[in-house]
Formats: sequence, C-alpha cells, structure tokens
Amino acid sequence: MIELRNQSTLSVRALFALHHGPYSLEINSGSCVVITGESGAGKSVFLRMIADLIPNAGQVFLDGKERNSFAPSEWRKQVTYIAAESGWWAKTVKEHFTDLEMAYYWLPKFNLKEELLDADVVQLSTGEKQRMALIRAFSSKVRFLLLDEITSALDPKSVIVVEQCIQELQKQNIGILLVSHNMEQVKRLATSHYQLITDQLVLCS
Ligand SMILES: Nc1ncnc2c1ncn2[C@@H]1O[C@H](COP(=O)(O)OP(=O)(O)OP(=O)(O)O)[C@@H](O)[C@H]1O
Repeated sequence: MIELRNQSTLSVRALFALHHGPYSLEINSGSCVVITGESGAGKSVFLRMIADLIPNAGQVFLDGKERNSFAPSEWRKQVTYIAAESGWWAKTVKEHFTDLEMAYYWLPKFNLKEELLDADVVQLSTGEKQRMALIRAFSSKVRFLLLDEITSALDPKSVIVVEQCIQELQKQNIGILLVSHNMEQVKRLATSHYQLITDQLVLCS
C-alpha cells in the first residue's frame, strides 16, 4: 500500500508549449487542485507539460529540485500523468502491474474484483479499465498525480468510489492535480479551483 509521505511541493514556473501558457502554479502534498475550462483550452496540454510528455519551456521543481535533474522515467514515477483513456499494451491486465501487492490493496477500494487481474484487457469495461489504470499508476514513489478527466467514463456510483480513493491518497500526502468538467466533483474535491481561460490560470476558490 502507499505509505504516508513527507510534505512536498510541486512548483510550476512559466511553463509553455504548443502556444499555451506561460502557466505558474504551486501544489502541496495532500491537496487537490482542480482545473476546469472549456474544451480545447489547453488543460491536457498543461498536465502533459508538467509530466514532460510533450516538449515544453519553463521550469518545474519537486521540493526545490529542478525537473531537469531527474531522469525522465524517474520524474514520471514521482509526478505521474493519467489520461482519460488509458493505454494498454499486453494481453492480460496483470502483465501491466509491477507491484501486485499494491494492486491487491487497492482493488477492493476501487470496487474491483481480484479476478480481473487475470482477465484479458479487452474483457474489461471502460470504467473498469479506467479504475485499473489508476491503480497501475500507484507506485511506492508517486508524489503527485496529474489526473486528466479520469472519471468521465464512469457511472455516478463509480465516480464516488474513485473520489474516495483520491481523498485517501491525499490523506497519505499524495498531491493531486485534477482536470474535470464536473462542477459537483469540483465542489466535492477541490482544495483550490482554477479556471483555464485564454491561457491564464484564474483562481476561483
Ligand atoms: N500534440 C499536440 N500538437 C499540436 N496541438 C495539440 C497537441 N495536443 C493538443 N493540441 C491542441 O492544443 C489545444 C488544447 O488541447 P487540450 O487537449 O489541452 O484541451 P483541453 O482543454 O484538455 O480540452 P478537453 O476539455 O476537450 O479535453 C487543442 O486545440 C489541441 O488541438
């Protein structure tokens, strides 16, 4: 399971890519910063810049240590992006997990049966795949999760289950940056809420 982490801070300074930005933002461990904004505003681009998944200019620091001083794979283990549509490359679900102990801990919390680990990926529903992709990202190293509309394909009950898991991660001092179009979700989860409007992050609450 994920253990209680030390306090940490993710600092984004003047990040810019694909004509979006510059954006600056600070996220503390244990908080849930939510970003809303119109379709095409650049919310996914912003998250993908932080994870260094697209070429970008600017700086990102984890506890004062600049992103450039981490190997890219090491950075993404600690600052992990999860897309709305997860990618799967092997036949069975289990093959995608490096830490099965972690998987067995989180499966019941996500309302998922252990047998699903042995299933082929194609057998999973969209909602099951999305929840599995979240669990897959929980490694012992993760400090910040960048969650991109991760509940968009889920039924209302599963949305609440995933939100409860996000809150448990916060209690364990994981920091969350969440993109959402669901204003009820914003009310339930946000410790702070920004709207992305014409390349500016505007603090709403
Ligand atoms: N790799 C890329 N190369 C060029 N343009 C891109 C790339 N990725 C995204 N864009 C463009 O950047 C803009 C912002 O896209 P982005 O996916 O960040 O929007 P979004 O705010 O997340 O929208 P939605 O709410 O619909 O998911 C869009 O016009 C998109 O076409």
